[in-house]
Amino acid sequence: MSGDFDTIRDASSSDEVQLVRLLEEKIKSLQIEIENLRKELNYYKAEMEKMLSPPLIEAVVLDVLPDGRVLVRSSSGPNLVVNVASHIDQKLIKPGVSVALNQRGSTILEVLPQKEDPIVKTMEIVEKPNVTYSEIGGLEEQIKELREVVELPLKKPEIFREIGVEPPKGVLLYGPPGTGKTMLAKAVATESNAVFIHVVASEFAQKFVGEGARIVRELFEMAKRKAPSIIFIDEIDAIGAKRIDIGTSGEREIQRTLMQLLAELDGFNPLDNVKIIAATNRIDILDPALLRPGRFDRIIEVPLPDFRGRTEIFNIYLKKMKVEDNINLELLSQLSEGFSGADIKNVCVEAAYMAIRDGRNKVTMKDLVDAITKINVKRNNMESMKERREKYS
Ligand SMILES: Nc1ncnc2c1ncn2[C@@H]1O[C@H](COP(=O)(O)OP(=O)(O)OP(=O)(O)O)[C@@H](O)[C@H]1O
Repeated sequence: MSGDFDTIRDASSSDEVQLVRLLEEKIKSLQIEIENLRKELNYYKAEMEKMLSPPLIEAVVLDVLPDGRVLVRSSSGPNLVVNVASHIDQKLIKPGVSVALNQRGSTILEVLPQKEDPIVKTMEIVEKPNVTYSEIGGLEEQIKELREVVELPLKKPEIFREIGVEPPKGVLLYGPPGTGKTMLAKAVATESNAVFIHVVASEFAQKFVGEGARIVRELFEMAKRKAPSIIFIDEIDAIGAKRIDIGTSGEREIQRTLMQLLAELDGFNPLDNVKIIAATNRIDILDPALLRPGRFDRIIEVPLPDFRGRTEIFNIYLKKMKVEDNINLELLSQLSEGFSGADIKNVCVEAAYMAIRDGRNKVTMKDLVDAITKINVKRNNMESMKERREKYS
């Protein structure tokens, strides 16, 4: 009998152990569930907070002012002068950076992950250009004219005010590729202590569909802020060609960009310290509206260098290189008829490579003559490629 009791007791104690185990497991699974519910609760709380928090305003930094405040262009429209919240690292606030403003639009609360702003991407801004007139060969007349119509009004506008004439607002440089148009514009900026803002018109017409007119507007705003400044619009024909048919949306976009450019040109004072220089290889296709008085009303040809010009350009580049004594600049100039300044520079670089390949540290006349032949072959190949493309397009 006592054996039966023992069995019962043993059985009940083993049930108890089992029960305790079961309860422990239940507690554990409930704890996990509580933890999961807590996480879920936090998630919904955070979502609620996000939904209830006021929206921030996106803006792009345009400039940091000397007093530490920041000029931004807000996505809602106007340019604003705002403060920076103290938790933000001031070093991150630079022109072109996207930021979030508080709802009142008065303070930068966040620096946003960077996306590229077309306005910043399309421009090269050189605060202190360093090309001098002495580095340009064979363009004395062009330099003289640019000094009169761009440098002098930027440096001494009072002369023009006193005498009562208005200098041209815009200057158009035209001529074949590689003849020094960009160099000239940069040199005028250097010598006028002006900021050089370089834009390539074909880029903002093609890449930023729907943004061309905005970019032109902001280009002029930036130039005014950075004044004295020179805006250099390269390949102006990309937006300024006369159009017979403006049927497609791409054509309409280009037309809008051109209209904005004309409006900006018309809207500013010739004695403001902003000047515009444009360049083209195709003056023949430009819309005459661009060349009207008060717009690009000074037209300067930048042709291929003549014999004297080529001699000067060879001299400019060879002066900086180690060359043998018997270099005949006149002969080099004769042999390179039809070459642009860029071609001549290429000849000098190619000749230097020939010497390096030969293990010499001086460039010889033979290197230069051989380099002229090589560049000539390249030029002819390019020409025939261009002709073929034109024939079959
Ligand atoms: N007259 C020149 N004197 C000295 N260097 C020159 C001259 N012309 C061109 N070069 C050289 O060729 C390079 C290209 O010239 P640049 O870009 O100024 O030509 P461009 O006329 O603006 O050409 P593109 O029409 O193709 O834009 C210059 O950086 C310079 O090294």
